[in-house]
Amino acid sequence: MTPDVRPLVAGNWKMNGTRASLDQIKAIAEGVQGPLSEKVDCLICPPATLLYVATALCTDSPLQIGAQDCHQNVSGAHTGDIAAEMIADCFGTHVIVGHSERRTDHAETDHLVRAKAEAAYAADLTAIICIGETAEERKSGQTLDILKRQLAGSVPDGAKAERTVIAYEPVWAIGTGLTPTTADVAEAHAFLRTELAERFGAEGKLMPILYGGSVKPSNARELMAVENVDGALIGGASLKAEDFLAIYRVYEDLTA
Ligand SMILES: O=C[C@H](O)COP(=O)(O)O
Repeated sequence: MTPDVRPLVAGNWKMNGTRASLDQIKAIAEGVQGPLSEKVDCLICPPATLLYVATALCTDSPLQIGAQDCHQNVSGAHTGDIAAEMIADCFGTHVIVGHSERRTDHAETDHLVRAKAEAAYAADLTAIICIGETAEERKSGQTLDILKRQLAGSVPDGAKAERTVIAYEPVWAIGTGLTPTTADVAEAHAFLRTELAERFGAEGKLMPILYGGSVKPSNARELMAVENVDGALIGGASLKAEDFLAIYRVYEDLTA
């Protein structure tokens, strides 16, 4: 954890979930109620088809709802895309940009990710900006260079801590059950914190840096206890309320 940074436990449902899955959102919305929600933020990013109905389920809950991507433009002829303003219009609060699956499947560049983050800010959304190295890049010792380049390219100038979350997701750890050692996580997060502080000053010291990649109830405590890890971006384990809430609750100890 980082002093003065409020942790965020976020779930990314990716291309999973139909109306039947709304029961899980309801259960999470109920499960996060209580004193812990005064110290730790909690977010689920379902597919866009569930965004509006999901926010309606959370009106009496601290659970926030976000989207998984947005277009960089405000509106226009972009079949199949959604604008940041549309997410805000559904009462969404966050949008993930630059996830490695978007970078790979849709050839998204740092430049485009930065434009999407700017679109998020313009709609008063918080941008969760994802970065991370591939297995080859780690093996060849390039991890920190890649993180430096992606961070510099993807985070807009003038980014504010209030509206910016960084998610460090080693690509090789996503959905594989593999995780970096806590020493490797500590190294990456400390590096990112230094880079953010150098570029953004006080704001950079306050931007939450999440870890993502095979976070589960069984490893969450160890990973979330690492210095400069301010929460998690969780894929598979966010689909089941029970698992997601078990990860959220590791903060009962960590914030005690
Ligand atoms: O956005 C979430 C990450 O890609 C992590 O996914 P995972 O928890 O299934 O490994």
